[in-house]
Amino acid sequence: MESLFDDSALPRTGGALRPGAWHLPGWLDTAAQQWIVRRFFEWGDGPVPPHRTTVNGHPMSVQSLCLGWHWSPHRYSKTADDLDGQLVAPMEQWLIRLGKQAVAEATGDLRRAQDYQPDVALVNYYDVQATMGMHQDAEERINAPVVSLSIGDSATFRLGNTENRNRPWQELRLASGDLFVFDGPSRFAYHSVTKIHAGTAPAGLGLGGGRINITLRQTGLEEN
Ligand SMILES: O=C(O)CCC(=O)C(=O)O
Ligand SMILES: [Fe+2]
Repeated sequence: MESLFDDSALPRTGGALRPGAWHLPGWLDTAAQQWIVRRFFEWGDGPVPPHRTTVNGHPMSVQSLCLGWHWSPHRYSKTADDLDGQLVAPMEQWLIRLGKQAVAEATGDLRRAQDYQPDVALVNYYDVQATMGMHQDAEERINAPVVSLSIGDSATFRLGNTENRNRPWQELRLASGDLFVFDGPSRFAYHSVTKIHAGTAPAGLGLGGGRINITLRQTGLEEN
């Protein structure tokens, strides 16, 4: 434990937490994590730089960038209309392959993995102060899986119910390399990140501090 009464004893489960919610600790090996950190810095030089999205008049504490579609609260668009108006960078093929592999390995449902065609990557960077409030990922038009990858410092992740922001919820640690998949009856579960644990990233990732989270989603939207 990092210190007495902290939450480092939270479960690092493995497998299904409940129907449709899958946690595979250490799914990405170190080389894959380093690769993603390098891509992350390249994306940062792209057309729409990392930004704090304003939600209900308040800037989020995470910095986000998108590939494929630009996310702003309650909608996806091809241009960053709430920022610089630039065309969003394209989705990358290796992320689509990785997403399919994630769905296959988490759910064991190869048909579901084959059909999965994520067309957006929402990339969030958490500094050690950042958090994300309870929300559903509900801007997508279809209930394809959401694949979540974590890299860097570990986070306390709260997985709630599908009805509202309140209890019941369960908490777990998402550490560097972990895969989390929301699917089936958990696809629209509320969730949040309540804490980033500074200094918990493995050495040599090239990130410095903080945490990257990438969610791959299939919007169900037409390109044009
Ligand atoms: O950082 C995480 O683990 C979750 C991120 C998230 O919920 C989101 O981007 O919608
Ligand atoms: Fe989310």
